[in-house]
Amino acid sequence: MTPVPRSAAPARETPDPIAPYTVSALDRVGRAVAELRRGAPVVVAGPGDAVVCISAEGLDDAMMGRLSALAGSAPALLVTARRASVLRLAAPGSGPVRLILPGTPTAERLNRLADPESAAAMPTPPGTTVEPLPADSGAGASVTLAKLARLLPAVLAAPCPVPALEALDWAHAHDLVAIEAEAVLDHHEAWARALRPVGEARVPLDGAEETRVVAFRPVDGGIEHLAIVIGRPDPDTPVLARLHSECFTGDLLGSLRCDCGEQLRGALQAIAAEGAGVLLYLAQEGRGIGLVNKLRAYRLQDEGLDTVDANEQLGFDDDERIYSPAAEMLRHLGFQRVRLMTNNPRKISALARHRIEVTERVPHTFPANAHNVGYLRAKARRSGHLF
Ligand SMILES: Nc1nc2c(ncn2[C@@H]2O[C@H](COP(=O)(O)OP(=O)(O)OP(=O)(O)O)[C@@H](O)[C@H]2O)c(=O)[nH]1
Ligand SMILES: [Zn+2]
Repeated sequence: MTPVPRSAAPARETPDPIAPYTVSALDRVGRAVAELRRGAPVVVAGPGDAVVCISAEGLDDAMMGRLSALAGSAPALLVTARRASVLRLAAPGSGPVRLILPGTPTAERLNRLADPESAAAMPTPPGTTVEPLPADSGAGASVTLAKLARLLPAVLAAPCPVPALEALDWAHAHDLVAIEAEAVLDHHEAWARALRPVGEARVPLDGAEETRVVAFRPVDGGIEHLAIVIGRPDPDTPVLARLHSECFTGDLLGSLRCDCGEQLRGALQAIAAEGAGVLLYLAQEGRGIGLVNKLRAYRLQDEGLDTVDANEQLGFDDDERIYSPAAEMLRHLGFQRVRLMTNNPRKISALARHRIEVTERVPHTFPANAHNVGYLRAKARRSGHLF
């Protein structure tokens, strides 16, 4: 089981037809994500520690009992420092932390600490402390794995009952999926490097008949990103481009809570009016926290939090998106320079970091409505959007 080297590109090599089937680190992260999502234990091994963990979502006493029996010790709740701060436990930054509670906490108590929808009903027990965890430790990376799984960033974890170096063998002997912390931390970037076009078709749009859609799939079979190319953009001049993050509620249902639907259709219209350009439809729903967590964030916003505080209450950063897949797709399509339709300065700096030059920012605003006016104001005030 060799971890993917940080500089490897692409992650999967041409298979040797007579070599036995090997599972790459990328594939193993995919397996670990699937296990965590179905409530199964996963082993995450760092250089000096290894934990066996389950998602804290829907935790009950039976799950907790099974984990204790498997690991041979009492598990602890691992969350992000953001979540710990919300619980009024001083923790710097936004990285992973272990909560140390007095006595023997019940599954219900832990679940309420992990899940903001119930935290208010049961305050943090006095005497609770936090221990920051290195992001690249087994324990720390297990919280990142929960984020990759688009679950709440909270796991119940116990140390593996063997030294870290033997953890992968221990997992194998117990029929558990195991993953190295390094592979979890590298996952986003390895994923972007390993994107490849897998399907393409002409899709005439109303108002933009010369349109094609190109689908890009990560090699682990993860969710596809789409490029919508209108006309024939000239790769030698900066192409009019929009990076659009998926928004099921806004794009498909026409939700008035955000501006996504108008931004999506508006961008396609603007590109069509100019004759050529590209819209990347990026599978990073809810600023990268996933649809289910976005719905949870909406509920918190209905109780008075703004869009940034709601994310943080759930334990996430205000924006969990990465743009290396977008840069990779642009390069694949032959575009190195873009005129970017956005109000979000982070998109511009992220593309520059990934060697795509943004020659111009094209403002992309639409009139507010009664339901999204607070959201748009929060984006300007808290996240630096330029309106
Ligand atoms: N977590 C969270 N995500 C939201 C909320 N409202 C909308 N979103 C998501 O925010 C993202 C908005 O994407 P974009 O419009 O591409 O990005 P942006 O940061 O607004 O930047 P520009 O539109 O380019 O200025 C989508 O993934 C939506 O699903 C919210 O209240 N909470
Ligand atoms: Zn939206």
